[in-house]
Amino acid sequence: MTTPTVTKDLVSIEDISISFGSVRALRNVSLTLQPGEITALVGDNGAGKSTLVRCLSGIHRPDSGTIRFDGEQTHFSTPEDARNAGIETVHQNLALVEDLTVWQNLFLNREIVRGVGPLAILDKRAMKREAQRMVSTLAVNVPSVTSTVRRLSGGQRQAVSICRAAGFSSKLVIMDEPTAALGVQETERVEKLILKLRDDGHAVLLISHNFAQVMRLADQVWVMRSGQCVAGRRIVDTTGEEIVALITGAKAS
Ligand SMILES: Nc1ncnc2c1ncn2[C@@H]1O[C@H](COP(=O)(O)OP(=O)(O)OP(=O)(O)O)[C@@H](O)[C@H]1O
Repeated sequence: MTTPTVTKDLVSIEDISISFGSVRALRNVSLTLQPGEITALVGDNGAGKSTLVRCLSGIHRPDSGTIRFDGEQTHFSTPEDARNAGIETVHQNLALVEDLTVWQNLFLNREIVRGVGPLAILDKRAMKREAQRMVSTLAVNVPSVTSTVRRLSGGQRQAVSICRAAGFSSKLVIMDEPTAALGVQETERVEKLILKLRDDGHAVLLISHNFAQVMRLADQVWVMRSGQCVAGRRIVDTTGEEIVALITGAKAS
């Protein structure tokens, strides 16, 4: 297996395996992710991509192997553990609440409260102000932080989800097919946002079946096949054709 040249690893997954009954979903998977880089994770349906992401985001605990995050060996027991460490996941269903506003969605389960005498009350003004700052920092194209999510387009919703994942001191943002449901222009906008996250120093893990997108955005790519990580490449050293051949097994790593 060819290993991409690495600088400093934010994530180092070593030899992890996990089975569900008789299905070996991951077999001795090792890979690394770097800050300030977009890493694509590709593979056919059932290759193990989602399972790997679930191990990284605290949903599954591997049967064996280790995950080091930001220099420390980690054992995330819950998604909250992973989140507290700085790992955010933008799921395909986006997990936004339609009837809440942009700022309310950005602060869902992370509300800012202030004390008034013995009471703790929601500090709406602080949350709106901070939401505005988050949206402006990433140049997210929404009409206003007080717009309800129901009124937003698919691309704007995706942008709000990415904005939420990028805030709150996250270091790694995992995205599962972020543009699968979007048209050409909205895809372009969301891709710009992903590049901005990278330029701001986040590590981005991008699951995508869109090879053109992988070639456009990613700095490195890891290829999964049948529960194994069969190859890693710097994007400048590979082609879309080679990646397809690695995915199907037409080319050995
Ligand atoms: N909770 C589970 N219980 C049983 N089997 C599972 C479970 N999760 C995943 N698997 C199996 O593990 C293997 C890897 O699945 P996984 O969803 O990780 O693949 P994937 O690469 O994400 O596929 P896709 O691109 O279709 O989402 C598959 O054989 C799948 O059926």
